[in-house]
Amino acid sequence: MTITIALPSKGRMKDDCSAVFERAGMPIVAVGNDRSYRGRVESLEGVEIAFLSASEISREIGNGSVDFGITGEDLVREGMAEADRRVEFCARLGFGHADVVVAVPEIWLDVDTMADLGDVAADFRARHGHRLTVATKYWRLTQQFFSSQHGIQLYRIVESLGATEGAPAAGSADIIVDITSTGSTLRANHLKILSDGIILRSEACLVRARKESHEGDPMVQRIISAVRSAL
Ligand SMILES: Nc1ncnc2c1ncn2[C@@H]1O[C@H](COP(=O)(O)OP(=O)(O)OP(=O)(O)O)[C@@H](O)[C@H]1O
Ligand SMILES: O=P(O)(O)OC[C@H]1O[C@H](OP(=O)(O)OP(=O)(O)O)[C@H](O)[C@@H]1O
Repeated sequence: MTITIALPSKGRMKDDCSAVFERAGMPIVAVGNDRSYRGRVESLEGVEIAFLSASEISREIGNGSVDFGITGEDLVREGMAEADRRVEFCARLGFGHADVVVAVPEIWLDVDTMADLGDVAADFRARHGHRLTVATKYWRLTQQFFSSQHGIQLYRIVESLGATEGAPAAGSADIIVDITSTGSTLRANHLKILSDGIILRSEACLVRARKESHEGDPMVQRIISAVRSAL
């Protein structure tokens, strides 16, 4: 059976991914020319590489059309319900670090925790004429964290596809949920992370789609071990 591994075709994780495979003794060569979206591992028969974007990789692992992928944990957990049942996080790779966080305007001096935010949300409409509004592209993670983990129900999500940190100043949302790595974008937009507002500490992971066909397939175990040995 051919095993397909999806790797980033572009973006911030691309070069680190090739380096991991190189160190793992599985150097990747493009099939065709440099712009090809297919590749193979020089030393392994029966392994195919598909070059996709980070978010496509999480989708393709979710629907089982690839066997393995390297992408951010945030994209996998945002992209599917019950991620741990459907995929295995085989290795954390030590790059692509980003935290998914809840951030509020710095001038909300009395709001430092999710409990404080719950209090604010409770009478937000009475005070401001609308429900507390959260700008994010992380719908699923926000709902799980606010509703299931912190019992906050009175809020509304507005989808943000870019420049999320600008939403409070622009008046399109009150607070945000977004990723941060150095924190400089949050600071530039006068936002602060709540002390217990880290939803997920994400990094690039080797992720396997849980498939029956993998059971007892030595190639599956060989790929996992090789990547782990390169860390
Ligand atoms: N500073 C950062 N900003 C954005 N993403 C980051 C950052 N640091 C690490 N990441 C991680 O990188 C991944 C996204 O990678 P990238 O931005 O390269 O994807 P992409 O190629 O833009 O994908 P797509 O085009 O499908 O959105 C996410 O898992 C994210 O957590
Ligand atoms: O904490 P920081 O180091 O400031 O990084 C966080 C910012 O970086 C990303 O945006 P980026 O400009 O990379 O573009 P993207 O949203 O298209 O990924 C992300 O969406 C944040 O806005």
